[in-house]
Amino acid sequence: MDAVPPLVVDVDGTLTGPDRAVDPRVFPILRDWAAPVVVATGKAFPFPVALCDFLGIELCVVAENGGVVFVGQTDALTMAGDPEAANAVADAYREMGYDLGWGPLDFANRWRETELAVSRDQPLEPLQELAVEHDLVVVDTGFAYHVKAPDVDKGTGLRIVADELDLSPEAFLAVGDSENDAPTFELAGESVAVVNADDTAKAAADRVTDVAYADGFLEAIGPYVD
Ligand SMILES: O=C(O)COP(=O)(O)O
Ligand SMILES: [Mg+2]
Repeated sequence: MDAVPPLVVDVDGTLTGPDRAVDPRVFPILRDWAAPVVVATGKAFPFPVALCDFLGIELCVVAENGGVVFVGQTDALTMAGDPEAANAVADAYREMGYDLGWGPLDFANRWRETELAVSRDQPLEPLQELAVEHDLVVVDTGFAYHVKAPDVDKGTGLRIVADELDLSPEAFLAVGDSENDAPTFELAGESVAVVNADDTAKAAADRVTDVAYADGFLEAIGPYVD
């Protein structure tokens, strides 16, 4: 078995099936991983925190595409991005008669602190125009449109985590499925896109798995488990 590297892993589309349900086969893998595990997601902070918490692993998360980073090993919490601009985009989008698309309770944005998530069934073009007006960008994860600061991403998050853990970003194995994972793929020493990944992620990765979703994750980490 190869030496186990620190792992930076995406959630939706990588640890899940297409239905966004986490595949239970990944639980023992993450729990027993013999090096630090960073859960890096576009979701708001409480989601990866809960995942780590219920798994019983150290809370080490990059949330909101790098907007919120927490390293439990050193208790470091870092916020980045432009929440005022993201809120202004949300207000303007609604004023134009559109909706964020998550219903009245909006659990996608309820705990979001640094960026905005819009359902992919809502119109993209006006959202993109508003993002440009507010010096933000739109990233499509395949699960949501994220309106975010251009200089904050999972890669800036990984740099913060690596720094806190006294590791080099190149020491990491990165696994993911979409354009929001490309920045970690560029930094990590080994990067793997699951086969359901979008073209940006596939192009940025060192290799692409044969199989999809959580099966792809299990294939990616195969060399490091018994
Ligand atoms: O929340 C999303 O849109 C995608 O989340 P992910 O980065 O875990 O795939
Ligand atoms: Mg994903």
